[in-house]
Amino acid sequence: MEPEASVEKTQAAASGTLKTGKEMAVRNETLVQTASGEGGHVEYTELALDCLDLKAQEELLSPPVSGIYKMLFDLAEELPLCCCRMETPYSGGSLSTVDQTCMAMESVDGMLIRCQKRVMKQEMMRPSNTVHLLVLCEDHRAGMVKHQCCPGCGLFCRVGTFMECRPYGSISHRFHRDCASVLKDRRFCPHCGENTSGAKELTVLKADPSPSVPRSNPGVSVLAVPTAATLPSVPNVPGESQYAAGKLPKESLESILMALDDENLKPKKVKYPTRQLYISAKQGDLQKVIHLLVDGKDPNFLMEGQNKRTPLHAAAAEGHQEICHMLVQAGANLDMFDEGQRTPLMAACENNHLDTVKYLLRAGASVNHKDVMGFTCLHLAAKLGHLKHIDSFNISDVNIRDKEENVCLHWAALSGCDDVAQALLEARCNLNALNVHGDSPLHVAARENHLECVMLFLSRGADVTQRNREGETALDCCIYGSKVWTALNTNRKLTDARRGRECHGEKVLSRDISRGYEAIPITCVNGVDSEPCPENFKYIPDNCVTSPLNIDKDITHLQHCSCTDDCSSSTCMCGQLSLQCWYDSEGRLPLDFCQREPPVLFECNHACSCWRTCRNRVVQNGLRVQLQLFRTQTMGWGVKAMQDIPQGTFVCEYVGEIITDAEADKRDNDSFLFTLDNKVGDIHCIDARLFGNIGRFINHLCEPNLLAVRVFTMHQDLRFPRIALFSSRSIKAGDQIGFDYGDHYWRVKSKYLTCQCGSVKCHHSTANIEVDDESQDVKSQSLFLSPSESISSKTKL
Ligand SMILES: C[S@@+](CC[C@H](N)C(=O)[O-])C[C@H]1O[C@@H](n2cnc3c(N)ncnc32)[C@H](O)[C@@H]1O
Repeated sequence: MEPEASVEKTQAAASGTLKTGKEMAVRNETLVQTASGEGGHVEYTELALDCLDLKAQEELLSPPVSGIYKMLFDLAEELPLCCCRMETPYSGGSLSTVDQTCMAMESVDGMLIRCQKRVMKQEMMRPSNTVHLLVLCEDHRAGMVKHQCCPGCGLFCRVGTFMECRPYGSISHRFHRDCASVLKDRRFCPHCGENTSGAKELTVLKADPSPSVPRSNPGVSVLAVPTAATLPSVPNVPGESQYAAGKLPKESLESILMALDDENLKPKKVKYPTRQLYISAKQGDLQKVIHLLVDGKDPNFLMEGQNKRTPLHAAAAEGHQEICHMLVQAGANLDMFDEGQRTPLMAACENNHLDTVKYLLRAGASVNHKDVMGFTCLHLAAKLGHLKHIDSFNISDVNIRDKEENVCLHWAALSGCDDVAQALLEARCNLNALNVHGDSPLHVAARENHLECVMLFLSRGADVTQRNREGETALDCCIYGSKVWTALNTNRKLTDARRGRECHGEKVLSRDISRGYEAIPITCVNGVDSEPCPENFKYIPDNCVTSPLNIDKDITHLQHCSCTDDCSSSTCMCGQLSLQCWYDSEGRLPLDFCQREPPVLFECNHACSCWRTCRNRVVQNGLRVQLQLFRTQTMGWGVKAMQDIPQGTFVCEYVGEIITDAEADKRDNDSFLFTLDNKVGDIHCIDARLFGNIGRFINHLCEPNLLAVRVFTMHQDLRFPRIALFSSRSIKAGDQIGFDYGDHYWRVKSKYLTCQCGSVKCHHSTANIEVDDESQDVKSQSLFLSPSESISSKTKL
């Protein structure tokens, strides 16, 4: 009849009760069917009594065999018994979508509920011939095999009140009281024919969460029959079961053992390929997995066509923790990589199988492996919003980076899981971590319009002014006018106000370091240390000389324009001579101005016929933007904008003492030298060390916002251009201004200095310095090449 019944024969025989005889009859039916190969014709073969154990022999032989025993025997012969373990092939062609759902019905509190889970196998089952055949999901197939379906009505007995007959100890048969088989006024279990007097009424309040139990499939090839001793043992975790979150069902193991032990159920010997282990692990067929493992199949087999995943990957991905356990016990490597370098733990994590995740962790799976993308389990859980997984990881390195330098918080921000993000922050994940794009988690959350995450990050002090590689703040990344925008904008304003208040903590050291020489005063503040306002130089608004240089200032040598219309057209063409005006009506360079190789600018001069107010005069008009000299944390003094500055605006000039190259060679301090590499004669430099303007305080930035351009105004001696600094992109009030001192400068200086610009794109910090042979040569040749180098190489005359 069924494996457990056959296993139970010894007990039955020993007890010498009715079922012993019945079991014998059924067993012989099976044997005869198998031998003849004919399913329809049923023969019964009597077994010799001496095949029973002694107690059974005694009981059956001892008088009176007639009387009550005989009567029971007769009754039992007529009783219909269950066919819970039989399968009938589905004959209706391929299943329709509706038919692909489980047809099992549960009766819960008087209501009928259909299962509707997806079916895996098309074979049909039923508990008796009096009810309809059903296509069942794996769970209900298992329930059917375990006699949980009532043969009288065909409803499953898992919830509510029903009878349970346990004739053989651990095996129970369930049926409804009214569905018991009745024969000659006696009531019997419709599964086994046992008298119902031994059955108990049982009430189950909640659905039985019995896990998927593999069916006992008489068609399975059993190549070796393991015994209990050969089955993997369940290791104990101190104080807790190995399956703390989802217990390995003892009952299912028992039934597997019974099936495996049953000689008569051993099917034809079929040699399965090793890949069957992967397939069975994926399908959750525990019994077959055990068979295959016992048969010697390699648990670390790599499945071709499936990313070279192992059976453990497959079981973990489907959340079959019992199978995971069997595989691990059979020697499966917990940390095996598939082709994408993913481990079984990652597979379980990605598919949200918390119990399996917990099992694998307890079994010793490593939580810190990275896949090809640099993802760890933590990244996956954060990305998918699996908070409980994150708890279970007992987070070790919460700031671990993936290939794009994302920390888990970036992924939580992307998925918008604020609870995950909060857990990560509690575990000290870095809120201000920047990925390769310079994006902070706040940038990501803002871009994805995840308000809860944005609010969380802001409440934890995320820097709303942080710019990414595109120069965008989180505010620039979000949808204008959205709630996220409002939150960020409000925060930005509050931050500005707070910084304004904090500025009061700064000491104003000078209200104008130019002593009134500039049209706009330049304040000097220090909020960092006790350094006083720099006084070791003389502030001058224009270049000066300390020894004669014979600059050609002959007015007749000047190119000039002859127009009298204030040069209002963008290109001023006058008579034979022309001066191209690059400035727009706002006096700015156009957005398409070539920043790689900036052209030399010739402004109108006193030889032109135009008015002093003409448009082609910007640099000669001097400082027009509000700047401040301030003490930086790491670069000494620096200069910041005190107003927003649009791109292309003239910001200030690099002013100093014009000296010869030879003179520059003699000077000790090369920190303020700017080479006028003009290719038209002797090289000269601007040294702002002793005489200079605000330009001498401008630091190097690897993400510069200034561009140096050579400009001629009141003379056109090509050896002595003025160095004008224009904004190369828009600058916000409060931003430090800076230009690129150039690779050559850093090759020379890297021995003494590392860049402190603090940019994510910094090329010259300790980690990014590449000292090559060429730079060593350069160092030995020159020690005073300074900011000039980058400018001169970009602006060759
Ligand atoms: C033209 S000065 C700039 C003003 C200077 N910070 C000061 O305090 O006077 C150039 C000097 O500033 C420092 N400096 C400029 N930019 C820097 C950077 N990005 N990193 C480190 N130091 C820098 C170096 O000492 C360099 O020699």
